Amino acid sequence: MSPVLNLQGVTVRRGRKLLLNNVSFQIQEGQRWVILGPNGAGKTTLLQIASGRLFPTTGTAQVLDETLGAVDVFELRPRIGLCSNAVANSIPGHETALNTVLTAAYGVTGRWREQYERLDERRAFGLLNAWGVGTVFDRPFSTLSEGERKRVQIARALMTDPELLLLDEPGAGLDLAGREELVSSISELVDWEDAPATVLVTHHLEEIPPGFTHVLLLRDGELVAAGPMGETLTSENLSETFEVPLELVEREGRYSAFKKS
Ligand SMILES: Nc1ncnc2c1ncn2[C@@H]1O[C@H](COP(=O)(O)OP(=O)(O)OP(=O)(O)O)[C@@H](O)[C@H]1O
Repeated sequence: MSPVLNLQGVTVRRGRKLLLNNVSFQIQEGQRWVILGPNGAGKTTLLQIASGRLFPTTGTAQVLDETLGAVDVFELRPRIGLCSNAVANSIPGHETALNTVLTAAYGVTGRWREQYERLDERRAFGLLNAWGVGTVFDRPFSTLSEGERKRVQIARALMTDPELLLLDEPGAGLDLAGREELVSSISELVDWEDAPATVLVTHHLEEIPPGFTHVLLLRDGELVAAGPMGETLTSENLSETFEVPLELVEREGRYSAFKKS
C-alpha cells in the first residue's frame, strides 16, 4: 500500500529563510496525524505542500501517489479536503453557508454560474447537518460565529469525500465549550472506519482529539520527532520543540503540558 503523503528531504526556501529544512516523513492510509510546533515553525507551510498548494524548493513530495511538479494540481486538489485560514479568507462574506460547502465541488469559494446537481445540494445540506450547522444554511458566511464558521469549513473540506483531510488550527478562536465540542466532533469523525487520513495542525495539546495516532513535532522548519503518539509525544520532545522545560500530562486520551517549575 503506497503512502497517502510521502515527503523526502523537503526544503522550502524563501530568500535566505528556510521555511522547511530537509523534512522527511510518511503518512499511511488510516493514520491520523497531529503537527505540533511553536509559531513560525513551518506547520502551515507543511500543510500547504500536503494540499498541493506549494511545491518544495528541493526534495520530493508525493501526495496521494502523485508527485508534486509532475501532476495537474487541479485534478489532485479535489481529492484533498483543506480547512485553513487561507481558505476561510477567500470565502466571500456574502456567500451562504450552504454555498460555502457546495462550491467545494468545483474547487471554488464563491458561487457564480456553476450548475450543481440535486445530489450535490443534498450532500452539502447533509454535511451542514452532520456538523451541527444545518440551521444556518442560508446565513451569509460573514455573519456566522467563529464556531459556526469552523464547522461550515470542515463540512466544506469533506464535500468532495476527500482521501486526505487537512485541518489547520481548527480550534483557533473558539471558546472553551466550542473547542471541546469541536474536539469531540473531530474525534467522532476520525473514529469512523472510512474516514480519510487526517492531519491536524495546532499549537495546543488540549486540541488533540482522542483517536489521533501519530504526531510530528516541528521547530524552526526542522523535524524534531515524528512517529506514533505514545512514543513520540513525550515531555522531552515537547521541551525540545517549544524550547521550554515542559511536563506532559495525559488523561483519558487527552493531553496538556505545563512548564516545569
Ligand atoms: N513568503 C515568505 N517569505 C519569507 N518568510 C516566510 C514566507 N512565508 C512564511 N514565512 C515565514 O516562514 C516561517 C514559517 O511559517 P508558517 O506559517 O509555516 O509557520 P507556522 O508554524 O504555521 O506558524 P503559526 O503557528 O504562527 O501559524 C515563519 O517564520 C514565516 O514568517
